[in-house]
Amino acid sequence: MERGGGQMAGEGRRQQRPRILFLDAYDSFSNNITALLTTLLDVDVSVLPIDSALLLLDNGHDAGSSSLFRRELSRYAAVVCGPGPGSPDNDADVGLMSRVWRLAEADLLPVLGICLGLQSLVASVGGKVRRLQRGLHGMVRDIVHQPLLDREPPETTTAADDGNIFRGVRPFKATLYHSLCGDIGQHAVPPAEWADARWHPLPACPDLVPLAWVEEDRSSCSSPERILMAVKHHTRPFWGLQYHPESVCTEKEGNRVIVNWFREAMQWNERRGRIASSNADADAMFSPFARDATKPSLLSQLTPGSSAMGANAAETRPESAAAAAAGWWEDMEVDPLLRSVAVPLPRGIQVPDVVEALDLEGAERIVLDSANAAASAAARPDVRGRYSIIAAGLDEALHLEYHTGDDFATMRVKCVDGLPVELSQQVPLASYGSIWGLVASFHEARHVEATEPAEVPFVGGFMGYITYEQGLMDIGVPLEQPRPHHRPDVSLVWVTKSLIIDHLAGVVHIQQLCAHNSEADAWVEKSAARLLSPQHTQSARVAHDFAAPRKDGQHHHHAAAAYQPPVKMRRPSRSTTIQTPLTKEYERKVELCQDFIAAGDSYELCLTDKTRITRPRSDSSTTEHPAAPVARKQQKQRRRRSSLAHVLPSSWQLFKTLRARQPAPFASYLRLGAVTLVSASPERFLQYDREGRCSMRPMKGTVRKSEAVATLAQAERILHVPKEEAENLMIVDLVRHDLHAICGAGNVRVPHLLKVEEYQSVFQMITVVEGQLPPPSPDEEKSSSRYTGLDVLAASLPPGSMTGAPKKRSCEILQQIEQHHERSLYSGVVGYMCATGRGDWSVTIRSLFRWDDEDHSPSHNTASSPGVVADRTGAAEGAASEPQEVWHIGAGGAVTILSTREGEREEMFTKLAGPLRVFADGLH
Ligand SMILES: C=C(O[C@@H]1C=C(C(=O)O)C=C[C@H]1O)C(=O)O
Ligand SMILES: NC(=O)CC[C@H](N)C(=O)O
Repeated sequence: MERGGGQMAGEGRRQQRPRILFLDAYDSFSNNITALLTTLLDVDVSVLPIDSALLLLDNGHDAGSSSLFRRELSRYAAVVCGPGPGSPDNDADVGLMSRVWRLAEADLLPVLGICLGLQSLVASVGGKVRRLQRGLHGMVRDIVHQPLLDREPPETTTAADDGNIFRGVRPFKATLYHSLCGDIGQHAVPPAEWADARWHPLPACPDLVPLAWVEEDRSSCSSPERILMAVKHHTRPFWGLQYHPESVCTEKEGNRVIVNWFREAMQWNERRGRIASSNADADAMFSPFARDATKPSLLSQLTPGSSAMGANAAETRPESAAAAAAGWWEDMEVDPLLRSVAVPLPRGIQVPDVVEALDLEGAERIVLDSANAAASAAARPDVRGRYSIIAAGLDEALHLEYHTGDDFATMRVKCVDGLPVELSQQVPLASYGSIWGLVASFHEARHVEATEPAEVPFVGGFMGYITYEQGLMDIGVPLEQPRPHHRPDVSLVWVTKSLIIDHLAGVVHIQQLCAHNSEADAWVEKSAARLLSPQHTQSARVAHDFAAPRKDGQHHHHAAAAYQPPVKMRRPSRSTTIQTPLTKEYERKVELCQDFIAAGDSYELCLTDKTRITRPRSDSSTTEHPAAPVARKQQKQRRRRSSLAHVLPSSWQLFKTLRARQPAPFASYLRLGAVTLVSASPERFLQYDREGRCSMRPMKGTVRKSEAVATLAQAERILHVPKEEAENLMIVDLVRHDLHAICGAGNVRVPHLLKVEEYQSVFQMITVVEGQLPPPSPDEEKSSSRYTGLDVLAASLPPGSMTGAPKKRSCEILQQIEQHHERSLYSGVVGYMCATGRGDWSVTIRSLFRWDDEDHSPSHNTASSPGVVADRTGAAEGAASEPQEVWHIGAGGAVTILSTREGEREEMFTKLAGPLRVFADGLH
């Protein structure tokens, strides 16, 4: 595969592979199309956004033939106009596409329009683009094309058959993603004439020859809707396909249409004597406007103009970067040694027990918890996590924080050798390209060659979270300014002391990455001893019993899952205020989503809403950890003073309750900087291993467990229906696109499609999409410009399962509907990237979080707000002066054209119920 601007000349007049220009309308399937073209046609593909700077530069009157664009097009053998949100009736939605159809005769070249591309072609020749009776997104249909052609030898075909790219293609099914369709007057044809008339130009649009149709039965009409699926231009070398040839569910037979198209395109060029300049002249391959179909690696962007970057990035970084970045943190933890011991996991001990037994000091805590690993025999192995990871020594660890949009990141350390210091430095990002360039370069300089057994997923490295808003900025969706805070959107800690609990093997690995020049502080041995000491394991066990689910937990679980406002849940505590989304308002938002979908602006929107819980502050303080000895003393003192705080569970207790009630493979507890997160996420976002294998597990399609849906077989019957499968399929194709951006053509596959899995309170449909990072090219081998899992992470945020498709436009629409409320940690990711190159990130859902800076005194409460379940009268009586803390829970679901208001509302409340219930049931 060719990468990084294409192979270079120097080989004289060597013929290049043909090059296709892909006009990208910001769809979430674009990279799947460029990958399909690349693998199928043996071509190179360059990508030009429809709103390229070319548009601004070329504002001549006859825009279609203005010189820069003509010159750009002259480089390519052919053009593909891609799919995208919106409509050809809106200039900005199609941009450069509409100019292609208007090219002067002398500048013509072969073009294939796909979906929006086809619609743009139809509009350009006088056809109409109108709404379908109902949009078809992720729907798989038979593509009906002219039946006799495959039996006719080419020499007997008529002139009208010229350029029929369906010739010789057997019937096949293809995926549709559209709300709009081309109208060339097909509904004016009387049924009796339709069978023959459908293959000829219709009076309303004489320039187009229809090549394929879908006839969709509509309950509201007696006759089916005739949906144009493919066309060719009568005289010009233009073709269009309405279906998506690149979808994972489009049958392979459909590939022959693309092959046929390209053959026709090349024949057309030949007849015309047209030679694409990139084909003859290597210089012409370098367009100032178009880019490669894959993104350059983060590491390669650190060194513009230089390809040699040694293993130690700090040494070989170019002057400017080194100068800008020079700081005390540069040498920290470089070139580490790994020390590690393994001890058996004491029987009956759970992850929180281990955390408590260690008596970790400091205010911060990170626990990535495969909470369903040990417990449930009911959990099937495929949804059972194997490892839990506990970070230690966070006080002394290096923190990297970034508030999205800033041109600097902050490195800070709170403690050195047990003494509090406030070391902090702002690192300008200009020479790193972005925050991800800095993270990649930092990580690369601390790379650890993997010598440990494969059973250890993490030996040390970054752990932390990334917000949804960081993801938005990464895809070019601006946030409403000014933001009301300066919280970190990326918060990563370089963890050097950690424990890995291998639940399968029953082993705890206690490990430390030691700087070469520093003395080991015997932390590993001390921790091992502590863990094995009977005293600690005993007390841990007692602590655990305290938090264990009640015997009747199961029963209550169901009751809570069925909970929907305005039915009141068991009163949480008189001092706790819960403000859930309003039923009617949420349903109105569902309808708003569907309006956007019907207009062609989105195919699926993951709508979410927020629940706000206000209660007296429960964690001992904002800076001390509840488990730390000092903090405990403070807490006792405070309790003496306080009337209510002692009945409220701390965030750590909330976590223990949630993990017991809703054991999930990606549970986590984070107390990092000013944020606290308690999560029971069931969804993996992205995992990558040291060999560059990446795996994503988008989840879409949720059904609540109930008496009626209690078994996997029952859930499968409910989830294997067109609506749910379509919902999942859309995200699968989107995730393939995200992976293709880094892994490149031919390196992405879907080993498991639409699989139903069982969790504690819900069934979920998931798909596994895998990608392989491209191996370093020979000249990259020695340098540090290779791809890593971080490239995929940075290119794939925010998680597609939380946005809908196409991602960018959907996020813009959601911002509007969700009234620019920040989702914050919810819809972001939590996870780690090990110094050996491995990583695992989960989607932050089914979780609660709070920010210290939202603590306030009760007078600031919004007592009269709608949706308040437990009102504040109690609080006013008992705790008028208690400082309050604010928790947030996000919940939602994917809205499609087939969604019902009630269904979506119920799904949102189902997902909300679990995390919300800890405030009621977590009381001890
Ligand atoms: C939006 C949430 O979940 C997401 C939406 C899902 C769906 O629409 O079926 C399933 C899993 C998540 O990707 C949530 O939990 O709040
Ligand atoms: N996938 C697409 O290109 C969709 C085109 C257009 N926005 C529609 O919804 O019909």
